[in-house]
Amino acid sequence: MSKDVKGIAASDGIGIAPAYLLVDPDLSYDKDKKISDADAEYARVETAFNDSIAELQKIKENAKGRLADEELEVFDAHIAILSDPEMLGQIKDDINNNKTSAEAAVDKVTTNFADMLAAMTDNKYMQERAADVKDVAKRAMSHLLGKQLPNIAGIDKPVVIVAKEITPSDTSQMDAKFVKGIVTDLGGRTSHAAIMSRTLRIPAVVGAEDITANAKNGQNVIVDGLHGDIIVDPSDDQVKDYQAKAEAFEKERAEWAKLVDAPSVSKDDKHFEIAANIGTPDDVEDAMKQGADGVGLFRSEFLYMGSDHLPTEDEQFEAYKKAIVGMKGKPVVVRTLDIGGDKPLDYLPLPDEMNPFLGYRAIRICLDRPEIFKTQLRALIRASEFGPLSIMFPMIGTLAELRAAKRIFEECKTELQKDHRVLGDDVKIGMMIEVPLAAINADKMAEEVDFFSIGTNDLIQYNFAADRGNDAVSYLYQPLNPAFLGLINHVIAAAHRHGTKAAMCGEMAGDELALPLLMGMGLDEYSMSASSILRTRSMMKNLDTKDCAKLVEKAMDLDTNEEVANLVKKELNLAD
Ligand SMILES: C=C(OP(=O)(O)O)C(=O)O
Ligand SMILES: [Mg+2]
Repeated sequence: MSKDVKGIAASDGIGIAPAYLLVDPDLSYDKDKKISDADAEYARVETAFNDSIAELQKIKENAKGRLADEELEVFDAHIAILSDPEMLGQIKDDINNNKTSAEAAVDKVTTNFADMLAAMTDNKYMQERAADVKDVAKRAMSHLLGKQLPNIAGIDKPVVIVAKEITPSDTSQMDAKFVKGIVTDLGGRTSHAAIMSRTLRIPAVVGAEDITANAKNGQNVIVDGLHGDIIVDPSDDQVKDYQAKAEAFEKERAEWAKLVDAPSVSKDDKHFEIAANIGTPDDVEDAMKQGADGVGLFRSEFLYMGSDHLPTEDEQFEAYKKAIVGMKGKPVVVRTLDIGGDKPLDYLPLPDEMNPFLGYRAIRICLDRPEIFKTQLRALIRASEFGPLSIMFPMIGTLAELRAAKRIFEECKTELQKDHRVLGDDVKIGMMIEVPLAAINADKMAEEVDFFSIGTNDLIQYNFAADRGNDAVSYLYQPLNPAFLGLINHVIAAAHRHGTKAAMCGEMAGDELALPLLMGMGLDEYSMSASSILRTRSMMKNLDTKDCAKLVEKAMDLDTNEEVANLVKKELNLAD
């Protein structure tokens, strides 16, 4: 019997494939069992260890080309632990002397090893190896118990990933060729897992509450990332129906693809810019393929999250240069480090906080730790030699913060000029509008920057006081709420009163129901996941800005998000 589950549509497209549960299996065993044949029992350990080594070698082979060398080295470290004679000797002794089962001996000896390493507080490197030993023990135990551990990097057949939640490191190991869909218990449309699945163009439904309890490994799953629907164990008719829908969607995509070199213009010939949000310089290739007019948001924190140390000035310089050169003269906006909240850095411990989203994050860290900020700004200013670059500060709330950030930028520029470095002569400075106070104060803010970029993911989270990653409050993600539209309209109008460009790089910029309203308000630039660019350009050319402006007036007179959504759907002739 098929089972329908509703979640939040997070990444366009339809995927159909067997479920791959990213959930650890039950590795419990009978602790009291005594064995009689110690040699046979130790042979089980040897087989389990050898199978684990073979599995790790296969995973490493599959991950080559997708993971960095240092990430691949982790597999070698795990193989080395599995071949450690000291550890194997202790396991053998335990089985021989105490007649314990292979499971109990492996559990006991590996736990002792891990505890010993974890106790080496004066040697951080050895301490960190404790986690490796635990990981290896889990793999060996799974082989002893005949259970399979999930392993994203080893996937080599079409699957739909079913998980509680997906971390950015999970997505970095995924091969989009095989992952046909992602469904998760947790998360909202603007959680970073959702954003990453759009970047990888994998259909996704998040916030599907108990999907991990509803799907079994290998069961067929349909993921409809357009409507937020999941069907577990569908009937043949349902599979046929969705295969047809998937084909229709692909046809539509092929139509949009014809606009790859077209300008982003409205029906009445008003020009706009549709740009891409990227996380690494490698994403530039896809942005160009999707016809982006530029990069409107380079989330530079992903550079930091993908490294095991604070990236040096030269490492960052190379990354920014690569992005700028790759965009071939089209503008690139790099946002300075935005860590904290749901984006931690292992090697930069941040204080435990009751409310991390309201705490020590983004520009607040950069102003407090100018040495980190300056390294990034110097790299950026140096990279500006290679093409049009804009620098944008995240999470600015007050004029004092903005001025402090700009002062540090000027200091870096002066220092580099003194060193006679070749620099670009026109680096533009902008700020994100994602803190409510900055939006309210947009007139004064606009006087001090070249552009705004409205970060609706956080601006909605902070205005509605609703955690963006918590599906229990995801009903408060209301970009079309008339009160919120009023705030957006105010920010855009304030920018234009001061000759400042108004951009948007939150998910609302790629929302098809928001598009006519934002065009009606005169938003200049729409920055979104590369996968949404061509659909947006195609819609844009059928919209007249004068009609859009009238639509904004009508929307502002309404009371709820839903009423506005219905109004826009009617205007666009979209079905409910
Ligand atoms: C674009 C935004 O930034 P991020 O999603 O990276 O927080 C935003 O808050 O809208
Ligand atoms: Mg943000």
